[in-house]
Order: sequence, then C-alpha cells, then structure tokens
Amino acid sequence: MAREHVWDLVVVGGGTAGLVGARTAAALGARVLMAERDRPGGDCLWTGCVPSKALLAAAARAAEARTAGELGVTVTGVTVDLAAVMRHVRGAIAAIEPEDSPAALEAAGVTVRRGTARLTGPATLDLDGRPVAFRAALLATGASPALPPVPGLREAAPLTSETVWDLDVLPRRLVVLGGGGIGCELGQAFARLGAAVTLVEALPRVLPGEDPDASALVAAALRRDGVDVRTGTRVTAVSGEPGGAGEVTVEGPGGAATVAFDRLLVAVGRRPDTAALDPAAAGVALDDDGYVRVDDALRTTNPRVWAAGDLTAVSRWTHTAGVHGATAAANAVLGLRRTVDRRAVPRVTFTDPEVAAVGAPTWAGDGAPAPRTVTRRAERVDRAVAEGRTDGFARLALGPRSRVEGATVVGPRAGEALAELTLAVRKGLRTSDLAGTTHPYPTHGDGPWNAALDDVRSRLARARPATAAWVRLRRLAGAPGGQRSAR
Ligand SMILES: Cc1cc2nc3c(=O)[nH]c(=O)nc-3n(C[C@H](O)[C@H](O)[C@H](O)COP(=O)(O)OP(=O)(O)OC[C@H]3O[C@@H](n4cnc5c(N)ncnc54)[C@H](O)[C@@H]3O)c2cc1C
Ligand SMILES: NC(=O)c1ccc[n+]([C@@H]2O[C@H](COP(=O)([O-])OP(=O)(O)OC[C@H]3O[C@@H](n4cnc5c(N)ncnc54)[C@H](O)[C@@H]3O)[C@@H](O)[C@H]2O)c1
Repeated sequence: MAREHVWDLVVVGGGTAGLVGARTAAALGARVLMAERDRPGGDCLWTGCVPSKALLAAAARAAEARTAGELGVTVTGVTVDLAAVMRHVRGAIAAIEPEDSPAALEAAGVTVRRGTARLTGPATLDLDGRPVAFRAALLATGASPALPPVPGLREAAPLTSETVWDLDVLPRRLVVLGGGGIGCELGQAFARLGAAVTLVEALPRVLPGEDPDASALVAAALRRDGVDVRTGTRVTAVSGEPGGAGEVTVEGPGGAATVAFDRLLVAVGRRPDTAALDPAAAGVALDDDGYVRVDDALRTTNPRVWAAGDLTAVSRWTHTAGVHGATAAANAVLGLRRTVDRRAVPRVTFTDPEVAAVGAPTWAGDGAPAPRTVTRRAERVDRAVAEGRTDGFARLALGPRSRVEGATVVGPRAGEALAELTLAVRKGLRTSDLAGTTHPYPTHGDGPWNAALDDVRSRLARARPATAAWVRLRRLAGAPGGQRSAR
C-alpha cells in the first residue's frame, strides 16, 4: 500500500470535537490530517445549536410582540414569514461558518481532506479509497437523530433536527415526538411562529433529566404558547404521506387517540455515528448503546486511538465536545493522561424560560436521597419582578459546610448565571464565597446569589444567640458602635 507518510494525528470528523482537537494538536506542533465526509462545522453549526438558537430568537421576538400588552405596550398585526425567518437562520450560519472552514483550518496548520473514513487496522484507515497511516487518531464522528421503532414512522419520512431547517413554509399542524432539549426548544419556537404544535413525551414530564420544578415551568410556558403538551404518552403508529401530512396514534393517560399533522418532527435522542467507521477493525470497542468506550483520558480500547464528542457517552453538548476534543488531542500527541471533569458540566435548555443546570441534581430522583437545597423564587428577584418574568427560580444543592455541589436556574438568561455556579461546583466553593462576592444589581444573576445569601443568613440566624450576647456585652462595656475610624 502506497503511503504518503504517517500522520502524528488523524482526526476523523470535523464537528466541534474534531475541529478543536485538530487545531489543538496543530498548535502543539503535530502534523494533523482532518478527514470530514461533508463540510467542517458539524452538527452545532449546520443543524444544531446555531440554527436552533437563531430560530428561537425569531420566535422570541414574535412572542414578545404578542405579549407586550402585559407591560402596557400593544403591538398589533404580528405576522411571521417563515422563509424570512429561515433566511435569518442561514445568515447566522453563514456568518459563523468561516471560523470552521477548510481555509481557516489550513491556516491553523491542519490538512483537511473531504472523504468518509473507515478504520482498517490498529494504525491505518481508508479515506475514500486512499490509505492513511497514523501514529494516533481522534475519532469524532458525532451522532445522528434516532428513529424509534414505531410502525409506519420510517415510511412517513419525518423531519428531524437534520432536515427541519429546509422548511420554508410554516406547517399548520406540527406534531413533535420527544420532550427533551430538541422537542421543547423547537416545539416552543414553531408554536411561537404560529404552528399548532402537539408535543408527545413518553415519560411523565418534559425535560425528564432536569429538576421536576423546571419541567413544570417549561410545560406551563409551552402551554401558554399554545403547545398541546402530552406527557406519559406513547406513539403507537404513524400513517401518512412520506414527508407530508398524516396522523399519529397515541396512547396516554386519557387512553388512545389520533392526532393529525401536516409535518411530523422526531426528537427522541441521538445515536452515535459509527456505521461507516468500522471501529472493530482497529480494536476500538463500543459499549452496549453503541458509543465508543473511552477511559477518563478519552482513550479507547486501542491505545493509539482517542475519541471525543457525541460519539462517546460522556459528551452531549458542544462545550463538552470542544473541551474533550482538546484534551484528547493533547493526550494523543504529547503522551499525556489529562482526564476530563465529569462533575462540573453545565447544560442549558434554551426554552423560554431557560433551564440551566450544573453538577449534582437539585432534586431527589431514581431512589437517590433528596439533597439539601436552598431555593430563591423569581418572585423575590427584583429584576424578574421589574420585567414581569417571575416564572423561575434558582436552587442550589448543598453538601457538607454548604459547599455548592449542584444548581438549577430557571428564568430569562438563566444560562448566563451558570458560569459562576460551574466554577463554584468545580472549585468546591461555599455559599459564603458566593454571598460575599459583590454582584451587580439588578441582574438575573441575583437569583443564585440571593439563594446563597439565604443559606448564609439561615446559618447566621442559628448563631444569633451568640452574636446577640456579644452585642450586649459590647453595649455594657460602652464600646463604640462602629469600627475604628480611619484616622
Ligand atoms: C437541534 C440541536 C440543538 C442543539 N443545541 C445545542 C446547544 O444549544 N448547546 C450545546 O452545547 N449543544 C447543542 N446541541 C448538541 C451539539 O450540537 C452536539 O453535542 C455537538 O455538535 C457534537 O459535536 P461532535 O463534534 O461530537 O459531532 P458532530 O458535530 O456531529 O460532528 C461529527 C462530524 O463527523 C463527520 N463524520 C461522521 N462520520 C464520518 C466518517 N466516517 N468520516 C469522516 N467524517 C465523518 C460528520 O459529517 C460531522 O461533520 C444541539 C444539537 C441539536 C441536534
Ligand atoms: N440546549 C442544548 O444544549 C441542546 C438542545 C437540543 C439538543 N441538545 C442535545 O441534542 C441531543 C438530542 O436531543 P433530544 O431532545 O433529541 O434528546 P433527549 O434525549 O434530550 O430527549 C429525548 C426525549 O424523547 C423522549 N422519548 C424517547 N422515545 C420516545 C418516544 N418513542 N415517544 C415519545 N418520546 C420519546 C425521551 O423520554 C426524552 O425526553 C441531546 O444529547 C441534547 O443534549 C442540546
């Protein structure tokens, strides 16, 4: 086999994990080849975070215009042109794309080749018929939307997060399967843009991986936006024209029913993308769910091969894909064993209200004992009151000595409050550390800060007899009330 040379690192997949991994290795001086079957940027840029946040922004404008009357400003005649909304979505992608382009990668020292990679041995792969040899490889092929085995579903050719961006006409009736991150974000967006949305979630609540109080607030918000939220409901059959109108048969708490749709969107999770990769050929083992098995340093069962991003069971977001890609690449080319943090991992669902969480659960679940928590409701956060947005809360899960072990924040811009809480969890900070840090007033970040203050105050209240005795003693001794003056 004619080989050009042995690459220090071959990166398979040009999504966030691959992009960050390739750039990191090139910056460290490695000779890096990136193989991407389509176009660099991956799910986040083309079909995930960027288009969904752009769509949500348009939907939020429509919702704000319609509800501005609550604050005394009446907006009439709100109309939505989905083709124009999608132009905004594509514009956002186009503005960000140059960062991830082959030209930008080549400028950073990464050689980019278009092609589908297939592992052929412990240190070799095939790239559309061309053999490639590597000292180390980083697998970063991501994941694809899952389709549950419901009779008629595959034949109905439903929309997924990969195809929904091609819509230019708003479906009048949209059924969304799945009430996780994608189902709630896109369900709310399309409802706000004017579609009659039915959201079907198999489990008893939407966002089942979040604090139940967060799920309740998001379900209420979806209903306010007109979404017919059906939880504890399974789809048992789908019929209709491929890619067009039809109906789903559902079974829920109220028994069996049918729901008609003009378009059906499936968002019931994602499956790791290993089909074309042939991991077994390189001795790379998969777990029972098909994810590439990695240790804490992101090394696979082949010591020359690392993996990062949605392809592994330890990453579900762009931010983890990026951090893991960088860590794996540095480990691969420098021979390090840096491990990834699985504790202080933040996540945000960009519904309105947003749901932001990090670290240990703030609720009791699946037999786990209830953590000690402190909660500040948005009704007692001045900025939330001033904006008429009191559908939220900040809740901290506290460990020994009031260390912040986890947090859930629900409300407008909740995600922005999360950086501080992520640092708190990572560094084992206490509520007194947060409370003792001056926060600008009035911000939505006051929610978590006030929760921390509430905890500190409640502990101070327990010390009141001692502090009161000390104040009394000072009074009796005639001590001055304030501190010593500066002069
Ligand atoms: C609708 C939606 C909204 C989302 N919103 C957010 C959000 O707001 N915040 C957030 O953090 N996360 C969000 N995510 C998740 C986020 O997009 C993913 O976690 C992230 O993009 C995963 O990156 P990755 O590099 O692991 O994989 P991907 O981005 O999927 O990249 C994999 C790449 O590998 C290529 N590839 C696959 N197989 C081969 C092969 N054999 N040879 C060569 N190339 C191959 C693919 O073409 C692709 O470019 C969202 C996802 C969706 C679907
Ligand atoms: N803001 C964000 O960070 C963001 C937004 C969207 C997606 N994502 C990522 O994208 C990935 C996929 O998102 P997702 O929403 O598809 O998956 P998910 O796993 O978050 O949610 C899927 C939901 O579908 C439900 N479900 C499963 N089978 C069902 C069925 N047959 N009928 C009805 N409901 C069913 C599940 O109970 C779950 O609530 C996730 O890893 C997520 O982290 C992230």
